[in-house]
Amino acid sequence: MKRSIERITVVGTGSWGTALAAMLSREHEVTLLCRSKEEAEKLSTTRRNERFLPSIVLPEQLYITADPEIATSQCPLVIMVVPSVAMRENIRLLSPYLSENHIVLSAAKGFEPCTELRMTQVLQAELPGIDPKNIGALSGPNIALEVAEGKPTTSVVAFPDEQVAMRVINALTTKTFRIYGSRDVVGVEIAGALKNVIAIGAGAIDGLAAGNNAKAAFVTRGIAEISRFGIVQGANPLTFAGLAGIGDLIVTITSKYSRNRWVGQEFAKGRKLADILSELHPQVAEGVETTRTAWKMAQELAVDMPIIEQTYKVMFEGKPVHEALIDLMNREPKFES
Ligand SMILES: NC(=O)C1=CN([C@@H]2O[C@H](COP(=O)(O)OP(=O)(O)OC[C@H]3O[C@@H](n4cnc5c(N)ncnc54)[C@H](O)[C@@H]3O)[C@@H](O)[C@H]2O)C=CC1
Ligand SMILES: O=C(CO)COP(=O)(O)O
Repeated sequence: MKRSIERITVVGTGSWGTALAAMLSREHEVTLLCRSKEEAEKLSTTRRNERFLPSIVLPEQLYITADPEIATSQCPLVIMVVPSVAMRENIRLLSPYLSENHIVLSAAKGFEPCTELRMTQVLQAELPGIDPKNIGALSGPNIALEVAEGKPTTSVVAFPDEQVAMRVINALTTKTFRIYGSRDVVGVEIAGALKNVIAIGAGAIDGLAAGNNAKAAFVTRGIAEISRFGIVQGANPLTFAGLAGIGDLIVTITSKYSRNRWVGQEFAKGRKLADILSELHPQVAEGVETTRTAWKMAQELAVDMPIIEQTYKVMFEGKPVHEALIDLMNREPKFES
């Protein structure tokens, strides 16, 4: 029987890393790893992350450092909470300090743009000394601010090995954070990445005031596309009906805090991508890059993904949102499945 995990390291000080570290540290021993000494000093002294989560006080017991060796030496569980595009550079910085006993969990929702790899695949490639059964993903309906405020939240932890998943579930569970296990790493990661694209489209539907019928249809057909995309890559179809799939879609298409949904709303006003992203900066909307990657992968895998295609055309080819909606409505009649 493996020992329980007594310390957790959270890597990344955007809104999700800060929220997870703050919430977990109320019941567990947690270290938050910052990118620079200056940032670590600022967060330690002010006990706030003014840039990404200004309303939350960081608990006194949360240990904050910029030293990767200190952050990982006594912490068997490392949670990587950085944008997907930065996952590889971040794990490269940490890899000299990680041993075969470490468990590494990705909390990012996206693909690596140039390689089309999922985050656990990036981690495996950069951590050859760690058994792949100790590399997993966390995903679910998890708006950072609500998590940090201690509002009731559920999530999914996926590892190839059930025992590892159970150890991580026990390490991360709190009174307000209930976690379910999964062995479907592929499905959980694909669900988390692709739901952001659907949320952008749903935001555009909100922006057009096209109605709730349209939004319900978009989301339901969106999950059908995500399922097709996942199944050809070996995912369990049931994962897409669970918290990491439909659960995360529901929160992302309804929350006023979702950055992806906001991006879609702004497209409906006729704004350009560069303009929208510069207003969002320094925050990220992962769905933008995921749209590009998913549309490329859909063609390579020969998966029918009309919603992803139209979202791509709006985002990267300047197609007006209302025209994309008309084209979706006027496709050939077909059976639902
Ligand atoms: N914010 C949320 O509610 C949730 C976010 N996620 C996922 O978590 C990942 C991180 O997103 P957020 O924390 O929301 O980002 P964010 O949009 O709050 O912040 C992104 C910024 O974090 C900064 N950053 C801080 N530490 C960094 C590091 N070590 N490496 C690179 N950049 C660093 C960069 O300036 C970057 O622009 C994304 O994949 C996102 O989809 C997942 C669940 C919930
Ligand atoms: O992943 C999220 C909720 O589960 C956060 O969504 P946004 O990145 O759109 O804010």
